[in-house]
Amino acid sequence: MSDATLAARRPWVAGGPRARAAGIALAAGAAAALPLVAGDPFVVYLATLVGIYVLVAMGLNLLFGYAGQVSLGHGALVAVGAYVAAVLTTAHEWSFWAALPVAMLGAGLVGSLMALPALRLSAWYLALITLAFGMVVNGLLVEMRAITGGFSGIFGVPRPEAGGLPLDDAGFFWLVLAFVVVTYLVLRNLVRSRVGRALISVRDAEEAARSAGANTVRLKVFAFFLSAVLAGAAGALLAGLKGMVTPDDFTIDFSVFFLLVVIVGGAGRLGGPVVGVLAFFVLPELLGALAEWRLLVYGAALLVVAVYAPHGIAGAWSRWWRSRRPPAPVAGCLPDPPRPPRRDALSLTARGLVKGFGGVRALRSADLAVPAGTIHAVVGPNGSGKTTLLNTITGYVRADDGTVRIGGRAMARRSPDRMARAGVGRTFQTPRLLPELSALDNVLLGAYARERSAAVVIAAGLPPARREVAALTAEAMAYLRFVGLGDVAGQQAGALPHGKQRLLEIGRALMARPSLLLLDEPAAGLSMTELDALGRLLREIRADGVTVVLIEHHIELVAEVADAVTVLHEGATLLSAPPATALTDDRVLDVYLGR
Ligand SMILES: Nc1ncnc2c1ncn2[C@@H]1O[C@H](COP(=O)(O)OP(=O)(O)OP(=O)(O)O)[C@@H](O)[C@H]1O
Repeated sequence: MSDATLAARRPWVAGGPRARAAGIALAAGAAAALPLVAGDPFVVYLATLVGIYVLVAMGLNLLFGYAGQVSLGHGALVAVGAYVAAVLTTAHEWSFWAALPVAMLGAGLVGSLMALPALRLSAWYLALITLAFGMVVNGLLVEMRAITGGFSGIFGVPRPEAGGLPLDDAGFFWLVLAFVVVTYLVLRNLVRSRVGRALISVRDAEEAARSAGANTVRLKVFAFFLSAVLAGAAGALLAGLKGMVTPDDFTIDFSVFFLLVVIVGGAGRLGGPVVGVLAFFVLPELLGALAEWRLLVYGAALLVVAVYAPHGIAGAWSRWWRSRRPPAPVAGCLPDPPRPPRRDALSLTARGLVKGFGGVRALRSADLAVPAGTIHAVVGPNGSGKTTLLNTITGYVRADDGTVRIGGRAMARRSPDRMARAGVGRTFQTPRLLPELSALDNVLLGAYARERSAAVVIAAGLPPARREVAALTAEAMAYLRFVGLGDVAGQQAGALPHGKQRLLEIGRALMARPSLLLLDEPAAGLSMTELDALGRLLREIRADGVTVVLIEHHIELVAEVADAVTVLHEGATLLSAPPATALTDDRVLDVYLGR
């Protein structure tokens, strides 16, 4: 389970967050004492280097571990930070402190450019593009001799000063440590917030993030930017520590090293980067002879991790730790949540929708008219275009022709996240959940577009953000109970039985407080008891002021709950009528029975 899980952070889990905070303070305190107890200055130098590498790895972990975006060019982003700082402090005689934010911003901007291919490419192509990017940057460092000093690099980079004097080894170490601790705390706040849930959703189920109103393009750019800012900070610190920069410091190996650190340490685990750097850098360094065998050690470690600990060392540790503790007692420890407020249902009208996929005409001329506050079923044989109709209405598929009006307003070419923000919720034919997160976290994702706290307020862990999360958590519990899942709030969504996963998706959709809810085959795979519960649930949702569109093969359920039925056949609307009429119509029986 990811760090963003419930048990790890809820205040009502005994010994949870307090014990962790104490652990972090203890670890930081012990690390801070290192320069005082270490006799050898090389150990302090090594520890400073570890801190700098951890910074880079923490940024890459946010990008790769949480948001699922591969980067094999992170070494180049470190290089950008290092060279910006080196040029500004030497050629332009800026102080380190003035150069540092410019280095961070410079790397951040370059990182944002790296995000552009990520908006279109799959993981493996992205890996190749970022690898090529790293090679190009390395080439530029050599070629742009007038600025970068070519092969010889730049020498005489000054250390940061405090009180007019350059920091000594211990002071530099403490500076890096402060960076690491602050970054850790900020990232911790971020990944456990709506931002973290949305990033994980980009990684595990991008459609889910969009159905909750998240702009996934912005999220990816944000992840690249923040990750690159950290790489830039690390680069500037590295230049200050070594007093020089050369292109040899930033070869492809350097980028690969960080990706391996994140994978072996535990991608998507907050502690992963620390564990990874310690395992990959310090251990071989300490075991002197092993340092020469580093590549072999890397390869072997990767193999072992891939086979025995797919979630990295930190993942294996947290799995073992959780197996020794009882599940988080969430439901019983929360106050009774308020009843979610009633909404103003929206009507839906679709006219003449046409959609082709190459030679296949999924929709030829589909019409749908759903009055506000009703349950409207869409039925039809397999391949008749029901899901395409739903995808077209919700913006996941762009119609070739036709119009959609919701609540009387035209919804031309709106993206899924904008549709979600306009009050249109949906579920998917195959549930799109965040399998590693708890059921409660999955429902909380639904509130993404409703949360008001700015990312900065969340990152700083300020009280307004915490108050908002507490209120939304209570509301999410209300929805979990509403869909009958109050007792599994703390369980991993991926471990729930199929029927419960479907109900959980409905809970997440409701959490966004939609006025129109489109459900794609919610009854598929449900037991008889679950089907009864679903029928009751749908009626209650309607009573709460939500218009429901139900794509369903389960005719008994349709007959029981629907106010009206639209029958699709070969991408066109065959008829719309009350269930008793529609389901006994000869034309409908003909298309179902293939007569
Ligand atoms: N992305 C796509 N690319 C190519 N063809 C597609 C795509 N999506 C749907 N189709 C095709 O369009 C037609 C309608 O598919 P759709 O999934 O909308 O039907 P459906 O009524 O929901 O079917 P089912 O009840 O089996 O889910 C099918 O022939 C399908 O193969």
